[in-house]
Amino acid sequence: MMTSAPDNVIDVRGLTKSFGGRKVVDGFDVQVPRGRIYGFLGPNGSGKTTTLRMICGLLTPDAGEGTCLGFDIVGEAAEVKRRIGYMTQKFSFWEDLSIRENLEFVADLYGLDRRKERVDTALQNLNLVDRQKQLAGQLSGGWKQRLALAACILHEPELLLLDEPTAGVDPKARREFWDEIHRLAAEGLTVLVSTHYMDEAERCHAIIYMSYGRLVTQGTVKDVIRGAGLSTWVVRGQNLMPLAKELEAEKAVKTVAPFGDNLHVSGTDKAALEAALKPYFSREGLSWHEAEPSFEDIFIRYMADAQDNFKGAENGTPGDAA
Ligand SMILES: Nc1ncnc2c1ncn2[C@@H]1O[C@H](COP(=O)(O)OP(=O)(O)OP(=O)(O)O)[C@@H](O)[C@H]1O
Repeated sequence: MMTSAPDNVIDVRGLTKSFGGRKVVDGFDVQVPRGRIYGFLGPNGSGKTTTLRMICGLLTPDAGEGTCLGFDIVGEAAEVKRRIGYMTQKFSFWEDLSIRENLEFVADLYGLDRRKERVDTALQNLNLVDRQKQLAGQLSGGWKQRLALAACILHEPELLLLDEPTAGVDPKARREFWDEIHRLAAEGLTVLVSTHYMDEAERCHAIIYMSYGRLVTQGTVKDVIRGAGLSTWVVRGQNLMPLAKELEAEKAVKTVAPFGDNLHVSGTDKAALEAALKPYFSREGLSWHEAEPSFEDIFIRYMADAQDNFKGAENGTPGDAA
C-alpha cells in the first residue's frame, strides 16, 4: 500500500482501466486536498465516471494505485466505501415514500445509529423540512436532486463524489445546490464533482480536465486559463456564420464559437493568429477587438486539440485510436 500525504483526501497515480480491450482511463493521476471542492471536467466518454468509480473502490483499476481518505483504493475498498458519499448520475428513490421516509429507509439500510437526529439534520441542511411529507415521486428535478444529496450525507461522509449532480435542473436549483456544497466544504468535507457546466467549474476551488482517459490540465480556473496559452479575438457583426466558416479554414485559428452577435476566434500562436485575421479587419460591417479568452474558449480549445491528437478514433476513446 502506498502512503498518502495526510492532507490529500484523494491521492491516486497511474490509474488505468480497459473495457473489452479498450483503454478508457490511461495512467491518470489526481490529488485532492481536504476541504476543497474540485471540479472534474471533460468531454462525454472521457472516463470521468470510470475514474470516480475507481477512486471510491467500486471498480478495480487494471494498473495504478492510490489512497482515498488514507485507505488503499483496492485493498481497503470497503473502508473507502463506508466513508464516502457517492451521488451517481441516475439516482433513484422509493417514489411512493415521502422525503422523510426515503431518508429513514436509507438510514435503516445502512444500519445508521441516531436515525432521527441524522434525518432531521439532513432535512434542515437541504431545506427539506417543509416538504418532508411530500412523496418523492411528485418532486421536481431540483428537489429530487436535493433529496439525493441529503441521502448521500446522512452517514456523515468525509468525501463527496458527485457525478453530474445538477444535470437538467434549473439555474436557481443549481445555485442552491452549490450553496450547500460550499457550506459542506466549509465544514471540512471534500468534494470531487464532475460537471459539464462552465459556471459550476468556476465555483470550484480547482478543476481537473480529462480527455480520452488522460489528465490534460488542472489548477485554479485562473491558472488553467493562463496555462492554456490561448489568444482570442472577438468579432462583432451581423450574419457571422459564413465568416465563421472562412475563419475555421485558417491554419492559425484553433476554434471559432458564436456568442449572440459575436464570434470568439482563438488560436495558440498569438502573432500567427493576428496575421491571419488582419485581412478580415477591414471587412465592412465587422468590428474586431482582442479579448481575454473565456473559460469555455479554453475547453473548446482542449477538445479541438484532443480531436487532432486522436484523429481516426471511431467513437471518441483512446483505445479506439490505438
Ligand atoms: N462497464 C463498462 N463496460 C464497457 N464500457 C464502459 C463501461 N463503463 C464505461 N464504459 C465506456 O468507457 C468510456 C468512458 O465512460 P465514462 O462513463 O467513464 O465517461 P464520462 O467521462 O463519465 O462520460 P460522460 O461525461 O458522458 O458521463 C465510454 O466509452 C463508456 O462507454
